Amino acid sequence: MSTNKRRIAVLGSRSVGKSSLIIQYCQNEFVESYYPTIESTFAKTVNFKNAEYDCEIIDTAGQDEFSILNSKHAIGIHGYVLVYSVSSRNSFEMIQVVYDKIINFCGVTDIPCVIVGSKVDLEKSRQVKPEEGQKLATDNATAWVETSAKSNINVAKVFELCLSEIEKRTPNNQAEPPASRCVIM
Ligand SMILES: Nc1nc2c(ncn2[C@@H]2O[C@H](COP(=O)(O)OP(=O)(O)OP(=O)(O)O)[C@@H](O)[C@H]2O)c(=O)[nH]1
Repeated sequence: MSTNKRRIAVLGSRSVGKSSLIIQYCQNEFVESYYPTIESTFAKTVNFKNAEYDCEIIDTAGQDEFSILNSKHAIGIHGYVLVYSVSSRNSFEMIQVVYDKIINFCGVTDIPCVIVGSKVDLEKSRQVKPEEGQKLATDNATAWVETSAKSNINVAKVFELCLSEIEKRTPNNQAEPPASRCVIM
């Protein structure tokens, strides 16, 4: 069985639960306290659809509308996980902003991407309906799922969907992500 390397970047507003999602996935634990991320990378080997994937998952600092996309989060990345919290309308609105920044930076019209509505255990403070998340994903031709890192709901699903979105667009196990079509002159 051959091993394929897949680099996945996780982006979204501050405090939506990006680190918690990755830590629950890679280390099977949930930490209640909040430590803002600067940047860290996690590794996990995943068996998915009869293939083995060496995943490198990049946890990024929270973005806002004024953040400039770090080129490290666009070059050499195979797939994206864009996270909002279902209890924050603001974080949901940031998804399209971040998605457009990636598309523009990479000079493409389509990227392998999963949009994730996190913290579904906070149902009482929900501000974003599932239908809205689903529609945003359909409009941008991405996958979508709601999760809870705290209650361990759909956490592995996020990364399986991401691998699946990558595979859909990767002809015959081509190992390298498509090069950016942006030329600096
Ligand atoms: N109730 C609930 N709280 C969560 C969940 N996931 C994360 N949190 C909490 O939300 C806060 C922020 O979580 P982080 O994982 O640090 O968020 P982040 O998106 O990595 O934050 P930045 O690094 O600032 O971008 C922490 O207090 C977590 O315990 C969840 O699924 N449910």
